[in-house]
Amino acid sequence: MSSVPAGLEIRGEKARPGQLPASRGRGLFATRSFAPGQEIAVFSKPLLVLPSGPDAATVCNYCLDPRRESVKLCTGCRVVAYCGPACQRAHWSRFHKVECKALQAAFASAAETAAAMPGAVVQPLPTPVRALMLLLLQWARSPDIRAAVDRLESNTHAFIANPQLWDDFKMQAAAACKFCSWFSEEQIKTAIEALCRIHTNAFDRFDPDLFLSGSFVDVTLAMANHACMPNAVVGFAGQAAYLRAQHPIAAGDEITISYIDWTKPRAERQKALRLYNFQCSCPRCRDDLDVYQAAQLSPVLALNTDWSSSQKFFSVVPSLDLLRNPPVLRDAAHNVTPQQVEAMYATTYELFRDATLENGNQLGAMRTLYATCQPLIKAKRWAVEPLAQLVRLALLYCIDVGNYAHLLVFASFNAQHVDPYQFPVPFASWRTKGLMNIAKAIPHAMMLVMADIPLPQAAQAAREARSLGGPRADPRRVVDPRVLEVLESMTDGCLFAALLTMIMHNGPLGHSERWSPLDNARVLLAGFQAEPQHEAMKELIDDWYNDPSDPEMVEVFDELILEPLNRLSALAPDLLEKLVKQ
Ligand SMILES: C[S@@+](CC[C@H](N)C(=O)[O-])C[C@H]1O[C@@H](n2cnc3c(N)ncnc32)[C@H](O)[C@@H]1O
Repeated sequence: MSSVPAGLEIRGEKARPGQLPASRGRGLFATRSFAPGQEIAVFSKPLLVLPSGPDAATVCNYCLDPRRESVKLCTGCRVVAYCGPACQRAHWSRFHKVECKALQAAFASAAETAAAMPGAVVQPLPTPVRALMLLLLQWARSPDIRAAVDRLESNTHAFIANPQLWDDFKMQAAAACKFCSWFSEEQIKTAIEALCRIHTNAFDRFDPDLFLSGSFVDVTLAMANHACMPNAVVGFAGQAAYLRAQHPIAAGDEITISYIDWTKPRAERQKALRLYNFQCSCPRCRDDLDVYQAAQLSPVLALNTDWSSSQKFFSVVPSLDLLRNPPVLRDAAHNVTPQQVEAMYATTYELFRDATLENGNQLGAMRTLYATCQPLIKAKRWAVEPLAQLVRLALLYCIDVGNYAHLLVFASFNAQHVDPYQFPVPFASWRTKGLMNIAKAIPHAMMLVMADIPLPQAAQAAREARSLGGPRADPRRVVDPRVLEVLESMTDGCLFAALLTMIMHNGPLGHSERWSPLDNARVLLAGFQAEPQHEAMKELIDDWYNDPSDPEMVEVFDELILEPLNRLSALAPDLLEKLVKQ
């Protein structure tokens, strides 16, 4: 279990149920200053860390690295998997020795239930049930753990007020108790309380590629309160969580994180926060600011051009004026009210939860979003949800159908017109991921452009061939001639190398070697640089990285990086319209 790391302290008193005026209870405070991007603390001995229920049998339960494809089930319980003996041993001594037998019993019971129903499959243990079992089984061995859990906020009174949720909790607690041999009424009551504590304090753990993958509870990190424009962010790698400053933090400042997706409209954020039993009164909620307005308040926008600090952060929107004063905010004719945005979000809400989206049903969802979001499209507020989701769906659609040239268009648009306003901090993981989408699309898109077609006729012939015969006859893969023109004219190697360089230097400090997008960037860049014909480009990008404010290098960046991205991005709205109307 973690102690309070250096540089942090917990202040305040635990809130009492029904306390008036409402109290936010304890909070996490900085005892020294932290610069944006700096790691504040690592939490490597959490109370709980586990993959989500369905992933327990397919992802290594110790390193939780989704890239490990070959995993083997524990021969004892046959419920949890490991990528190798080292992870299995480490997990055994850290967690699994207390849960293996109980999981075995849970698996046998699920198998029995499935066998009684023709065609049924064995259901994985739900994440909260396994989390609760792990907690109860650890208690039996350590009074310290029980005392630490008891100190956590439970919000029990608020959960009780929601009968449907409370019934779910009772069922989950009963299931966990059964496999932990906790049978008395008192024990079940204690288990429900513990479950409330898990729900109030657990983080949805995202894997390095930003997919949801399990739960994480640390008793110190759990003291961090929420804000919709937080000054810190939590990332995960393996068994650990990393707290990183997003804004400048001074000694004595409260450290805040966001419990929810802060890009949503206020009504949706407030709905998501109801589970935590408080009404957020942060400046963004108070004044109902959209993502563009919130970005204006961000103290880190300047990082995009300020390379004087010890760590340089790069952006594909380096113009501070564009960020501080985006043209969309000046367009009074197309003003969209927060109420309109909330109505659009509510109308399309189901789309985001629809699992079938991942199975190639993006086009239907995109058409709905396109129709619903017309006021936002007219106002060019692409970073406002749910419109931003449309851009990401277009991107996914292009991956699905293999149109990498159009993928490059949507990825560039997303990185320039969506991400920087949703995530003003240039080193935000989503921003890094967005740059990676462009970098990965480049070589695939360039394969569509023959290396030796200097003549306009040859280019024309190539275009025709692409839209007529062979595998490219699929209309979904036909490349718009305007996109081809940009691809044919750009220095793709420089763009590729510059993006990978940005990714590597914007990545989370402290655990970058464990963060797969950075790892991928490193491997791709090394491969590129190893080619003798790339020597000159390598030198140019190194020179730019070393002195990005040198006027000559600013020009290099403008011409070789920004210009092609700007030209590709400019085509996105039109391509999107064609896509949904096809
Ligand atoms: C993970 S705990 C954070 C630590 C908590 N303050 C404590 O004393 O244990 C989450 C709970 O803290 C409180 N909380 C967090 N952020 C808050 C905020 N911005 N305003 C009011 N209460 C907040 C809510 O009670 C919430 O359920």
